[in-house]
Amino acid sequence: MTNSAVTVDGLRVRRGGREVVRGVSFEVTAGAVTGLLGPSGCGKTTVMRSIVGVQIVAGGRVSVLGEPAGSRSLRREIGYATQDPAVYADLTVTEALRYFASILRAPASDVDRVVAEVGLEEEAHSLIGTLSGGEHSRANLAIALLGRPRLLVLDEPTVGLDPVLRDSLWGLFRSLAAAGTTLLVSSHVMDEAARCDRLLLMRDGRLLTDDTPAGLRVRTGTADLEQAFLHLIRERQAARS
Ligand SMILES: Nc1ncnc2c1ncn2[C@@H]1O[C@H](COP(=O)(O)OP(=O)(O)OP(=O)(O)O)[C@@H](O)[C@H]1O
Repeated sequence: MTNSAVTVDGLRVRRGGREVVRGVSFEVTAGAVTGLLGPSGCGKTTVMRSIVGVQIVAGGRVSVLGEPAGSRSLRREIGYATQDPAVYADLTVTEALRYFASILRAPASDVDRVVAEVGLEEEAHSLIGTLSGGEHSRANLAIALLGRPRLLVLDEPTVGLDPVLRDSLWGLFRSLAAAGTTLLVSSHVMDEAARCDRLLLMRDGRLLTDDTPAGLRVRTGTADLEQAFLHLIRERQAARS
C-alpha cells in the first residue's frame, strides 16, 4: 500500500511536432508538498496538464487518486491554477469566485475562506481587470482552492509576488498539506525548492532527480539547491559523454 496521490509512469508527450516529455516516471506523495522544478521550457506545465487530464499524451500512464488522469470523478478532486490566469476581467474577485463556486458546487462560504487564504480581502470587490499581476495570480489561486480539492496542481503560483506574499503563500501551502491536501507546485526559483517535502527536478523533458531537499544536498555534497541542480546536470552530461 503506497501513499501516492499521483503516479506517473513512462509519460511521453509530443507538442509542436517534437517530444517535450520523454519518458518521465514519478510518484507524488499524498499530503505532502512536491516541487516540480526546472528551467523554462523543460516540460513542467506539460507534466501538470497530463496529471490534470487536459493533455493528449503519446505514451505512458498517469493515475490520480487511484483513477486514470482525466476521469470524470476527478473533476472536483483537483484544483488547478494555470500560469496564465483564466479569470474574467469584467467580474469582481467575489463575483468570479461565486461563479466558479456554483459550477464546482462548492459551498457559498468557501468564497470568503479562499479570499482570506490568498490575502485578497481588500481587493474582494475590485474588478479582476484592474488587479496587479500578483493579485491576478492570487485570484487564480483562490479559484483552485474552492471546494477544498484533495490535490492542488499549482503552476508557478508565486510568480510576480513580493517576498512577503511568497512567504505567506508558502505558509498556506504548508498548512493545506498539514490538513491532508496533496500539492504539486512548479517553480523555476530554486529558493522555493527548500520549502518542499520532495523535489522533482526536470530538464529537457526528462526527470533528473526525485529526492528530498536534504537527500539532494547530501547526494550532491552542496548545501545550495541551485548548485545541487547544476551538479546533477553536469553528472548527467558526463554520463552521456
Ligand atoms: N501549445 C504548444 N504548442 C507547441 N509546443 C508547445 C506548446 N506548449 C508548450 N510547448 C513546448 O513544449 C515544451 C515544454 O513546455 P512547458 O510549457 O511544459 O515547459 P515549462 O517547463 O512549463 O516552461 P515554463 O517554466 O517557461 O512555463 C517547450 O519546448 C514548449 O516550447
